[in-house]
Amino acid sequence: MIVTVTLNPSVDYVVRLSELNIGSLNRTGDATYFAGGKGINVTQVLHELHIPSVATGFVGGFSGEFIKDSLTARGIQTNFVQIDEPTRINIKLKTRDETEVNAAGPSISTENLNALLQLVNEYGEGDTLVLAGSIPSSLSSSLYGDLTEKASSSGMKVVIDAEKALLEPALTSSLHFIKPNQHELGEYFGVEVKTVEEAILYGKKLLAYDIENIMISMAEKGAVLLTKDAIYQAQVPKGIVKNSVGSGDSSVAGFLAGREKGLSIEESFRFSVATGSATAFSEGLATADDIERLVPQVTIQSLI
Ligand SMILES: Nc1ncnc2c1ncn2[C@@H]1O[C@H](COP(=O)(O)OP(=O)(O)O)[C@@H](O)[C@H]1O
Ligand SMILES: O=P(O)(O)OC[C@H]1O[C@](O)(COP(=O)(O)O)[C@@H](O)[C@@H]1O
Repeated sequence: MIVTVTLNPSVDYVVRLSELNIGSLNRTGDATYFAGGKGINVTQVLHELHIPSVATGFVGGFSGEFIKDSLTARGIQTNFVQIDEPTRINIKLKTRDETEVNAAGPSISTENLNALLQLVNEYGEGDTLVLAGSIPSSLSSSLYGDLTEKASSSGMKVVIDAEKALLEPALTSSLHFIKPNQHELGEYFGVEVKTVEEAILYGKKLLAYDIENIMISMAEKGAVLLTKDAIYQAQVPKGIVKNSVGSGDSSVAGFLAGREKGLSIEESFRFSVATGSATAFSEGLATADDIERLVPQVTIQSLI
């Protein structure tokens, strides 16, 4: 079972407007709500691909109800800890550019946290734990480190998709997969990563830790996958980007789905890139048909 943990889920409010005038009244075109948050998106895409997954984390209030309802209506397995404050709403403004305003999120009590830890403790050998997204400020920023240590000592594979401050405490344990984008990789080393060559250079430095698969996504510039034995570079398919929110999460789901389906590392990487792009080219998250259509359009080059 793939267990995704979203400590800070969100309702993503995607608003389209021709231009944003700061300090004036703006009226929107289309506006849509999506159940979001990184782990929740991973579970949604895995469900679309018929890979068993359960979404856990904290949800509360009317926005939490929206998330639970929209997942359960589609038959997606959830096991959330109910909290008192409402789940956050993240604003995604689509003008010519994509501007995101991600809220800090609700406060989480010690009781809530213990309930979540207990729930995660029910999994072990053969299961995969996905820790993805921000951690609400009322919880320790070293929480992914603690969860990773416990999970990997109980035989679980651990996947992390989070910024440097949250990933770093987990680097003392072994990790199955991480997927920083080029900006997050740069942030890790206090540099700007602009080219594939730079992504490889800094990706190799992360291989010094016990990480099996490191994928660096670079949006339209492609992606790189590094393991102890191989480096692959992918070119993304061409298409019109409709809404790239969730495309990174879809890449994570795509890689895990590839491995669950028994694909090689290289083919799982191809599937991952196709899944990320299928989401970028859709209003919501990728569909299985769109992913399959894009797989042959992803070119992979082996660099060693
Ligand atoms: N403009 C684009 N064209 C094609 N694919 C894209 C585009 N933007 C994102 N993607 C797909 O989504 C994946 C993740 O996007 P990226 O922006 O790098 O990650 P994140 O969403 O985590 O910041 C990419 O590897 C690619 O497959
Ligand atoms: O927890 P964070 O870092 O604030 O990110 C949450 C946001 O990221 C998303 O999961 C999308 O992430 P990606 O675009 O990186 O795939 C949104 O659904 C959500 O609003």
